[in-house]
Amino acid sequence: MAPQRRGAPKGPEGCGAAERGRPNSTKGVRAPRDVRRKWLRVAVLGACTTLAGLLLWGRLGADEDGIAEVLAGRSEVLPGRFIEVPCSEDYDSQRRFEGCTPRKCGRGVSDAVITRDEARRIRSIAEKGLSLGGSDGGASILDLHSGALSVGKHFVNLYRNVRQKVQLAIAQAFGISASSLHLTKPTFFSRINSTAARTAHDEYWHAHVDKVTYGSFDYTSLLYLSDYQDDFGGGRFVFMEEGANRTVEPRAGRVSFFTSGSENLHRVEKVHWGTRYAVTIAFTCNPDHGIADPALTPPGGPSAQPR
Ligand SMILES: O=C(O)CCC(=O)C(=O)O
Ligand SMILES: [Fe+2]
Repeated sequence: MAPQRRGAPKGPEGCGAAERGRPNSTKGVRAPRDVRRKWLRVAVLGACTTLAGLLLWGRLGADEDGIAEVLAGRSEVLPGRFIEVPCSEDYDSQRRFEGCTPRKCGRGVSDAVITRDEARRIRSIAEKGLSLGGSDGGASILDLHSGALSVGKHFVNLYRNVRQKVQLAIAQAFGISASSLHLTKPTFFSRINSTAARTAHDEYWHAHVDKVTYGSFDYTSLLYLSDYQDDFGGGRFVFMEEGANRTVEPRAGRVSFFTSGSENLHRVEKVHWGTRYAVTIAFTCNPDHGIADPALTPPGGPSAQPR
């Protein structure tokens, strides 16, 4: 027989209150009442476990600040999602290029611009390039500017097709002409893991505005090359807004793009495990800040244009 309990039951803290303060049973009815108590305990414990589970589940959906709405989930395959937000005043203090400098601001995510195969190919370039070096801390970059690579008498471009498709997607979403956009620097691969930061360059998680950080950016795009929760944990992208942050969960081939002003303040959550690859490709409206593909002019010969 189960020992008679004298004091308050030893259920989980805060969840045993329902059982407290009940008078002790008499000998004759002890057995059925004990059974009832046992079932009550099981029910209360079950309810507490469910509640704790729900709280934990809610927490995992939240970002490190505790409040987040998922703009693009890892298991969704998005044909395109766009949210317009009012433009900040950041564009007023710079030279305006009509038909390009943002008048419509916002952010978009699409899984239909770049295929997972293309992402795999770009990722292998990133892996090869970054294997030649790498930071002692958790964040490494490889900046390839235009992406041109000499092959024989010509150039090939490591990611021109990808860049052109992203450029088109941005132009369509913001209602501007693709030809008004110029690739700008830095355009770089990033590799992030959970190694502790060694220098300020490893501290990728700070909230920032790309226009402030990089100067020439008008439109930022990110092409993700690995999968959140399969390849790495943590590392979600967070648009920071008063009251409700919005997260983008990386997925290989997913393109996230947004106007680069302070209407799109953002940060990346710390990566807790695994390795996260991405490439940042940005565009400017100012041709003076654009990166042209290199053109080689051999002495006396016609120019060797990139293929
Ligand atoms: O990798 C990301 O998701 C974001 C990177 C970023 O914010 C940046 O390159 O400015
Ligand atoms: Fe950024």
